Amino acid sequence: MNPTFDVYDTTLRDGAQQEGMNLSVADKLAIAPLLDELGVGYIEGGWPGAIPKDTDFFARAARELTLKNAVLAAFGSTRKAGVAASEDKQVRGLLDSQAPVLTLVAKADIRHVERALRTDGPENLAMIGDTVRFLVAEGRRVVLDAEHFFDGYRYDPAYTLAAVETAIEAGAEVVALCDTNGGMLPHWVTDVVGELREALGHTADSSYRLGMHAHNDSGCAVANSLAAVDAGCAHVQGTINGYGERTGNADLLTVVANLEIKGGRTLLADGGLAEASRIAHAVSEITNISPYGRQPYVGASAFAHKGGLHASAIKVDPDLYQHIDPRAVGNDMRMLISDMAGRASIELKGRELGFDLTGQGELLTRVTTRVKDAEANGYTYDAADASFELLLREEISGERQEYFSVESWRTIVERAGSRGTEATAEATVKLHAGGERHVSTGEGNGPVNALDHALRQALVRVYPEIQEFELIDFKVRILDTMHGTDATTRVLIETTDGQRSWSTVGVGPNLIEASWEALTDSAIYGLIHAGVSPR
Ligand SMILES: CC(=O)SCCNC(=O)CCNC(=O)[C@H](O)C(C)(C)COP(=O)(O)OP(=O)(O)OC[C@H]1O[C@@H](n2cnc3c(N)ncnc32)[C@H](O)[C@@H]1OP(=O)(O)O
Ligand SMILES: CC(=O)C(=O)O
Repeated sequence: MNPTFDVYDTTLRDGAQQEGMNLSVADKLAIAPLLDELGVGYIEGGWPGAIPKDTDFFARAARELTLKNAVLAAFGSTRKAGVAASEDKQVRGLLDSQAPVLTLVAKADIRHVERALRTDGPENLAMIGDTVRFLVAEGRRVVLDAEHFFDGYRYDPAYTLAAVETAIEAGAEVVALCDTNGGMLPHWVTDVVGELREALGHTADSSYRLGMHAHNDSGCAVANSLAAVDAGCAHVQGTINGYGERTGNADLLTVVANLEIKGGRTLLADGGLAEASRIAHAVSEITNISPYGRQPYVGASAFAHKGGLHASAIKVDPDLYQHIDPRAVGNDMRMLISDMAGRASIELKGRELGFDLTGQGELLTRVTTRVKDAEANGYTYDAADASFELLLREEISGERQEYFSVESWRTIVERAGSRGTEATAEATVKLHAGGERHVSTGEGNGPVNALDHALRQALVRVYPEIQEFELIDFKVRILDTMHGTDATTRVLIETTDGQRSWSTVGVGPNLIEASWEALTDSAIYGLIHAGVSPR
């Protein structure tokens, strides 16, 4: 952690203002240690006194959390107009939270003072000064979030400057300049922060820090945060995965990765940046919001290469097509196999899967051609790594590993009775494995589900490992809508053994045939990776 620069996380407060996000106290108590592990300096936990869950969070955090790197910050607002700070219920709620840092949102735009607060400029300045002074006198460290700072400054710089000066004179250690509506552009931020610093006489040695709190409505939250830091701010606020009200807040991991890797600063404690990908995904698990694959630095696709020309250069040096070494943020480079692959892509993918294909030009050409042909017929390997691995293994060894041979399968969908009763499905699979013929029947709520059950039952006596496999996702896409019900169907399924998951693809003239291919690929891939040989 850098003592002269604050990394301030507001995932649990402003992040929680995201549409659809609903964090329980337990969720917040689970996320806070991850943020601490990441090495941020501040964790803003919520608004105690206003939101009952947040009051509970601070009470439980005081008892249950031991933070190594971060301090907790409680968020609230300045006192109400016409009420003494010491008498303001909401301000007392902040003190009661026991948080060492209290962050006050204050109006900095005169239009908001007059129209939203419905008071006048001098009273709002008094609200800021009184509240900061009161809390500082109570022994708390105070951060002031100057709400609508940038819009306010562009409208009436003198008033906005007065709001910031009042907070500093009253003892705020940080004044965070908020782009509350998220509409700023980086060069506006640069200009405004520069002018403000000049007006305040602010230097790197000043007793207070200026900070940045950016929203992403113009798509510039990260860029605006970097511009603010470049212009002299030494405190940056943001959220994990860019969660937040409307289009979100500045993605703190992107901001910090840029400042550390490109800016040569060390901001997170304990080399936390190398844990960024893991922590971003762990937070997604808790928020129950699927990770965004194309998220800079930490997204699953952030270092995934599809173009064959990229792969051929990466084979020489990964830096030729990557802006950083993915390990710096705990991410990995991946090769994606598709009809855009060339031989270099196959060679690198092979290496990723543990096969050294160096110098095997003929094999690489064969696999490349097979992939391109299959993709032209509807297969998609960049979403089905496991099916690609089976194809590659088959080309390397010259044959497909025969865990079982299928004699036949069939499915029946039946609805007994009148409308409103549920249809049920039944499947029968006949196959040979372990030197015997197996016939089994499975039932399910649909034909694919029934087929999956029947296949497992047919195999389980010979391959008990299959009991651990579970189908966790199933996606169907009709590839040629011009043909209506004659169209080609592509099925992607994801299976897990509880430790890892893998994806397979099947293509066929109908849903059931495509699903059967994806299901059998999945079983074979799972058995290979369970270390089982064909019996
Ligand atoms: C930019 C941001 O993201 S700031 C954070 C936003 N987050 C939230 O609002 C989440 C938590 N909020 C809440 O639980 C509620 O909105 C509360 C408890 C804060 C307020 O609820 P209520 O007491 O019912 O008031 P209501 O929502 O009707 O109006 C807000 C009041 O706060 C006042 N207010 C708004 N900003 C400030 C401020 N910076 N300082 C002091 N008072 C303020 C308004 O003038 C209004 O006062 P009034 O009740 O005298 O008219
Ligand atoms: C304080 C805050 O969240 C904002 O101004 O956006």
